[in-house]
Amino acid sequence: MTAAIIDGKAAAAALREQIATEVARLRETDDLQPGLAVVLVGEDPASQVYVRNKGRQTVEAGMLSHTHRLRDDTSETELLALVADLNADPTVHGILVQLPLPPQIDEQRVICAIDPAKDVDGFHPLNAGALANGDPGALAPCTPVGCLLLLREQFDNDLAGQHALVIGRSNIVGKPMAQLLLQESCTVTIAHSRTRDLPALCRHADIVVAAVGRPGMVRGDWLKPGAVVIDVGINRLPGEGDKARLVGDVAFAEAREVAGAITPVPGGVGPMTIACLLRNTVVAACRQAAVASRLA
Ligand SMILES: Nc1nc(=O)c2c([nH]1)NC[C@@H]1CN(c3ccc(C(=O)N[C@@H](CCC(=O)O)C(=O)O)cc3)C=[N+]21
Ligand SMILES: [Mg+2]
Repeated sequence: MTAAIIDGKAAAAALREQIATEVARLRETDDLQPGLAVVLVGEDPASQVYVRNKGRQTVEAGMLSHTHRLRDDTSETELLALVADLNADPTVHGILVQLPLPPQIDEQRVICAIDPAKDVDGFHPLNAGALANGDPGALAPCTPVGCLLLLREQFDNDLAGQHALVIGRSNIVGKPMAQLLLQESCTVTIAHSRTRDLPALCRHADIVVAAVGRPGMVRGDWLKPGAVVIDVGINRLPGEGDKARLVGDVAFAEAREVAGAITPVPGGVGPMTIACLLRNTVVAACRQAAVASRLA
């Protein structure tokens, strides 16, 4: 069997189209223009690309984009002061502080300083707790929501009873992914670096979400035939000349011989992450303005 390739780029473009339509309506009928502030500390080249893409797509969707680039040696106090300004700015409905942050800054402290109503990353403990409680008002992290939207499409919106294996237990992807799948009535297993016999666990899974950051770790012979594989990994390997090559956490060529469907890297989960960020921003803006959203 050769797997269907899940086209995240196309799904993201379709979602952004819906978002742009909703933004146009909000601007017209409610005089509300959702605004997203992105904060980048330092010069990491990979982060710069994401920040640029986010900024461009925000504007293309008709939203306001504020980008703040801070020096690599920015102090935690300075960053917290900027977050406080953004919390107080009524034109800013969503705040994203790009992670990782330099070592002099305590990430958790910064995340906790963001107004939970503007926390479009869904990383604030209040939003993480709301998600764990099954509260539909939770702002949920963008990467796992993007994965879930792709999965729903594969399963015609019915994931109930599927055995889902989430590989990785980060607060950013693994844990919220597991919460979302549980909400859909999947039977969820979370695996991590200390899990025993991961290949055997994987062979039982109808759905595999790989989010470990280890290039090609999930092998073709770990998969149950027909499984749906979502590859969250974005690993930069040296490619031809000085160009980096992006690879996922799944050994793609092997996996596509066994899986039923699989996301490519690039062009899978990544574009959906950004589209979901825009969506969270629109939802957050509507709540802040006490206006009904057709997206939420
Ligand atoms: N506070 C915070 N929130 C994040 O959501 C966040 C973050 N920090 N730090 C970095 C990671 C990474 N991330 C990506 C988003 C989109 C692509 C994406 O669009 N990737 C394209 C390829 C882009 C390329 O060519 O580099 C793709 O997979 O097709 C990748 C990575 C969001 N992150
Ligand atoms: Mg992990």
